[in-house]
Amino acid sequence: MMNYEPDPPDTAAPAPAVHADDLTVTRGPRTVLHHLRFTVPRGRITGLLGPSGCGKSTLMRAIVGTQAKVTGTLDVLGRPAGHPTLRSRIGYVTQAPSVYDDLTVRQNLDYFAAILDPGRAAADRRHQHVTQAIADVDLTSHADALAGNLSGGQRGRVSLAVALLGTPELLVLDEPTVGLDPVLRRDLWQLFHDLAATRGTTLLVSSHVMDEAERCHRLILMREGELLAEDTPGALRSRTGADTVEAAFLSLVDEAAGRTRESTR
Ligand SMILES: Nc1ncnc2c1ncn2[C@@H]1O[C@H](COP(=O)(O)OP(=O)(O)OP(=O)(O)O)[C@@H](O)[C@H]1O
Repeated sequence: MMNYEPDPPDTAAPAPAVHADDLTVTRGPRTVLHHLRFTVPRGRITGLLGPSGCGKSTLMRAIVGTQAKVTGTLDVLGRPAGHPTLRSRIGYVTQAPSVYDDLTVRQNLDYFAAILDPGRAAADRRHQHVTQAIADVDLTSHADALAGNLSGGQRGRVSLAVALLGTPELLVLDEPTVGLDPVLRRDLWQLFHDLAATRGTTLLVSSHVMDEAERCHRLILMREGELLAEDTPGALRSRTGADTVEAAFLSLVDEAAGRTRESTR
């Protein structure tokens, strides 16, 4: 498997893309994120990993500003999360593809491009951006197909293309590789790395598949609304003496359980 470590030297590190401190979120009667503290560095791919229900989507919603009942500090691209000026700087792809089934791939992209960059004077630029976004997600040969006739994975890629339209500085992707075959998964991860390397895009990518962890520059590991660890895959492996990030995760879970037992004795 590809290994993208180590992090480059931390000289003159710019302000992180995301900075959270004491971040807590309640949903209904429950606290689902507990006092999280972490940073997401710019221009890198940060994987947000943890079991189903641990709070990954809730954290992503908080970062993009669509989650209610968020307390603590949460700064995104130098502004408080949810600030109106962040809207055009963040691309967000939810787990459910948000595309119009009765429009073709290109028509879907044209529609969102017209919202982002309206007016006749921008028509040529829009056309160029739409063509580029369709190519980025490898759907050029399906550009004139109705979205409703595409596979689930292809529809997900249309959503991703929409998110790429505004050349966002931060791309927040909620489980983008679910249901994709290994070739498409590999190609999508290659696209993520290209975006980070050539456009300086910051990516925050959630997954509950631990083998995707090795493809990230950095990881945030979560469990039951708490942060287990935040580091590079290699550092997590060496810290726990584990061969894989999955084994490192399990070791950190045992460690945290041991601490809880100690404190309740
Ligand atoms: N609308 C809601 N009201 C109350 N609780 C909710 C709501 N949506 C989610 N939750 C709870 O919040 C917790 C975190 O859910 P979240 O969807 O963020 O987890 P996740 O890690 O993204 O899960 P998955 O990997 O399955 O998508 C879960 O315990 C869930 O039951």
